[in-house]
Amino acid sequence: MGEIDPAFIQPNENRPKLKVSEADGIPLINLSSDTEELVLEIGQGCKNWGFFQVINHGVPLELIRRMEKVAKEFFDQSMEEKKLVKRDEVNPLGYHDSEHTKNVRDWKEVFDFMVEDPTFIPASHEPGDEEIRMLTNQWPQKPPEFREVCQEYAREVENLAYKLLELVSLSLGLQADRIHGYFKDQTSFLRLNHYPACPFPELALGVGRHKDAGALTVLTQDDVGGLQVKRKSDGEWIPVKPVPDAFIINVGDAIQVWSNDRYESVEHRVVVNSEKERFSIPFFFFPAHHVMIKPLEELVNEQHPARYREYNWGKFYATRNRSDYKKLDVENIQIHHFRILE
Ligand SMILES: O=C(O)CCC(=O)C(=O)O
Ligand SMILES: [Fe+2]
Repeated sequence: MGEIDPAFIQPNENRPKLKVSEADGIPLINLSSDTEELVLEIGQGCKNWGFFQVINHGVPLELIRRMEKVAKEFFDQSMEEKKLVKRDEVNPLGYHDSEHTKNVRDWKEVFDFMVEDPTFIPASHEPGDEEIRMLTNQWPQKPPEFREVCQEYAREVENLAYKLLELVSLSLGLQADRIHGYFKDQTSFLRLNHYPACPFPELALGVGRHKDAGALTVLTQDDVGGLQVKRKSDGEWIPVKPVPDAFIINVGDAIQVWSNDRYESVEHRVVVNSEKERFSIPFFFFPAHHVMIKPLEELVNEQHPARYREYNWGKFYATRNRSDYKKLDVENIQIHHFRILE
C-alpha cells in the first residue's frame, strides 16, 4: 500500500483533522422514559443537533449481535465471492465498493438491501420520464444465515423507526401518526458498511460530508468510532461517541422540509483510521416514491411561511443517486434547490 488512488483524495477543505475535541453534547435518550419526557428530549435533539442516540429501544440486543456477525462474515470473504452479488447497471442492490460522495470515492465497501421486496422507484431521474422500475434484493449464499438475519433485523429496526417517527411528529405538535401514510410502499433500505483500515486517514474519508436525504436514519456502529457531525452552533466536526447497544438517529432532508425548517438535516461524515476497520449499519427510512414532499400545512402560517416548493421523493432520490455510481460531473441535488426565497 504505497500510493493512494487519487480518486479517494478529498479536496483540502474537506480533509479531516485527526485530533478532534472530545466534546459531547449529542443527547443520549432512554426510550423507556414516559412519552411526555421523550417528546421533549427528542424535540431538543432534533432542534439542537439533528442527531441523538437512543438506548432501551426495543430491538433485541442478541439480534444486533447476530447482524454484526453476519456482516463481518460477509465482508471477510474474498472479493471473488462478494462480486457474486455485485451491484450493476440493472440491479443497484447488493455489494459495491466504489461509491462516491460529492465526486470523491469513499473508503468503504457496502451491501445494500431494500426493506420491501420488491420496491418500486422511478426508472430514471429525468423529470418527464414516468416509468417505474421494480427493485428486488439479491442475497449471497454465504454466510448461510445472512438473508434471514438481515430480514429479521430490518423488521425490528423498521418498528423502531416508526416509533421514532411518532415521537418526532408529537414533538412538532402533530398527531403521532401524521406522517405514517407516506411510508406505505416505502423505499427504505439497509446498508452494511465496512470501512477497512486506511493508510491515508488524513486524505480520505469513509463517507464524505453529506446530508441524508430521507426522513430518519437509524444506525448502529461498532466501538471504533469515526462518525462525525457538523455542530450547528459553530460548524465544528464533533465525533459521535460509540455507546454500547445504542442506535444513532438523525433527521434527514424530508423531515427538514416537512417541518418547514424547524428541524434541520445536519451534515456528517465518517473518518477512517490506519489501525482499525469499522462496521456500521444504517437503516434509511424513506417514503414511497410517489410522495410529494412539502412543508406540512400545520407548520405553515403567517409567521412561518412555506420555505420549500414541493418535490417528488422518488425523482429527488434518483437525481441524488446519479453521481454515486460513477464519478459524474453533476451538482448533487439538495433541498435548497426547492427553497422559496424570501
Ligand atoms: O457509518 C456511519 O457511521 C455513517 C454512514 C452514513 O452517514 C451514511 O451512509 O449515510
Ligand atoms: Fe449519512
